Amino acid sequence: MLAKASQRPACCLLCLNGLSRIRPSASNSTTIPLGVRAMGGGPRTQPKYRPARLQLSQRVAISEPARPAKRKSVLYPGGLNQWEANLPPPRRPSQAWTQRQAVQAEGEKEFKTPKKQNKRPEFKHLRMARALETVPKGHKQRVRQTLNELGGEFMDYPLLPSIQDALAKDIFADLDHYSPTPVQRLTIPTLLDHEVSSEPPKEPKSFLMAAETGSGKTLAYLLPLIHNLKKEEALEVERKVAEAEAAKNAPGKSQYDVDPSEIDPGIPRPRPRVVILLPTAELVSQVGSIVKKLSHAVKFRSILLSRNFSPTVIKNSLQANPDVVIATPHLLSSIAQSEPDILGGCHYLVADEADTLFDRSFREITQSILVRAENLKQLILCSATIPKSLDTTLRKIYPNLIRLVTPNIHAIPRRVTLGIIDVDDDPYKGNKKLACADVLYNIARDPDETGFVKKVVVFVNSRDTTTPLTEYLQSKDIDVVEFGRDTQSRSESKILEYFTGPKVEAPLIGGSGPRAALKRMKVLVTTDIASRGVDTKQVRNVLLYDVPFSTVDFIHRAGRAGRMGKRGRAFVLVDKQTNKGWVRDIKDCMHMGQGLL
Ligand SMILES: Nc1ncnc2c1ncn2[C@@H]1O[C@H](COP(=O)(O)OP(=O)(O)OP(=O)(O)O)[C@@H](O)[C@H]1O
Repeated sequence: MLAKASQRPACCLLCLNGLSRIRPSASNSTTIPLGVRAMGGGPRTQPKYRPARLQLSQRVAISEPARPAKRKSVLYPGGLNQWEANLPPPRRPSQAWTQRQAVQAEGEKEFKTPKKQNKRPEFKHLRMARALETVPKGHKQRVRQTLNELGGEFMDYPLLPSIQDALAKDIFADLDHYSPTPVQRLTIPTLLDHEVSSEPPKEPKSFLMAAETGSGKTLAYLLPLIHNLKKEEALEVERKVAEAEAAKNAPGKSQYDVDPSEIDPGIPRPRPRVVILLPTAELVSQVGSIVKKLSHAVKFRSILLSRNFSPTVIKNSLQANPDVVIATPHLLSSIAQSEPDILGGCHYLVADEADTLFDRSFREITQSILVRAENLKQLILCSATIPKSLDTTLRKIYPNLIRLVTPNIHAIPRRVTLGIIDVDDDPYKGNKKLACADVLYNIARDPDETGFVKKVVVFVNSRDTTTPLTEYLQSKDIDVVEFGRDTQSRSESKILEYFTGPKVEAPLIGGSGPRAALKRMKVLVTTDIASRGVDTKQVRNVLLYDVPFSTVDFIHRAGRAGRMGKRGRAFVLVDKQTNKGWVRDIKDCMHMGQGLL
């Protein structure tokens, strides 16, 4: 098996090229095992057989047992799901703990634990959908202090005796005791404070009066306005009499030269002096009724201009030379186009529900009226909310605006409780109408308001919903009426008066079952039209069938209950499309007595 190295055949490229001609010397010639020689090894001094190191496993022929199949995620079958916990790294010891350790190490016996900070809700959802202007804390504190210092009775204000009479005999005839509310305490002295003169100032004084819903804003602006109107009238008569006297005593003139109309207090003056703008005909009627009550004791003429009156009635009332005009902006603006003088004598102008009158749908028409009122002395903007958009607009138009804002602005009072009903839960399973009917059943069976008809207002977002919802509730034996912008006839507009009117005694019906209870309840299904300014003083329950679009709408709708210190309840139906966090934030805010954002 052994062969001489010199006799070996060409085994590689080097041998073929003759490079391996260097032959080993005879002394070096050795024999190497054939297998090793073939591996290209050169001549070895100690030829040795090396067995191959690679060894096959004993179990080479035995197949591996099958691995268990990997669990597949239901959500991500492709394996995208994360199976690792990815826990955060262990927390560092708190600062307080480190301090305590340090102090203990120093041997100190007493150590005061730092006070834990109260964790307040962050109102994350409310902040994200912020719609209202924030009133600074400093302003609120200052106003609180001022309110504490101001007089606490209407008698403390220098109002005309006839106005004080009207308050006692006509406005608060049904109350044993009455005193001004915070907004009235804040506004009445400020608006009375201005110097009454017959000459219009160079620039009118503008005020923004803002306070929570149902806090008596209407009287807060009406009382000083009527006082100023009567004061102005008296001053003018005084001036005319003095002028007539002077003319009579002038040298070379006899008393017969004086024009009698100059000393007649009833002479035609430029009218009206006071204009009150309101966004809807219903509000015109509501404010008009208070003004009429005042005019019984304080003699002045007032007229109402709205779509509820025929053109003939409006024409006749304008010819009566009114002192006070209460109107919707569209109607007044169209009258002003044919009679430009109607606003020439206006000294006091109120834009009630200013957030509506300065929103996109009304702003142009409101401003056209303001431009025509050239001799204005006071402009009063009144609102229950200050949306961000209103604040921006007012800052631009009226940089010198005097703000009379109460500290509780934007807060729904704590005496109003909010119930959240999830329509997707059992037993409704997404049936919103059924949930609405069920809430109404429960209100009817509640032992509250015994002996009186329970008045409930249901708010929907769209007027298309009112009729189907009304029909559904009627099919469930609930006494329902609907009221919307399409409600035209006079009898239908009386509907609202039922809900703004006094308490009504319940009919005497035997039995205590649900059907008898339903007969003692009256429900109004309406849109946003009945949410602003409407004084539903005797309504204790409000149901928000649709979640309002913004906190502004929420405040106005929930504000129909719990007015003027009364208790109330608001219910809101939520479903899977609702931002439930936002509604929960509102509930927390209400619970804490904080203003909404
Ligand atoms: N000082 C008072 N004492 C008792 N009741 C009052 C007082 N002032 C006003 N009211 C009554 O409170 C009710 C609500 O008043 P008003 O409609 O003026 O509220 P508001 O602040 O204008 O509400 P909204 O913001 O909804 O328009 C009215 O019925 C009114 O007669």
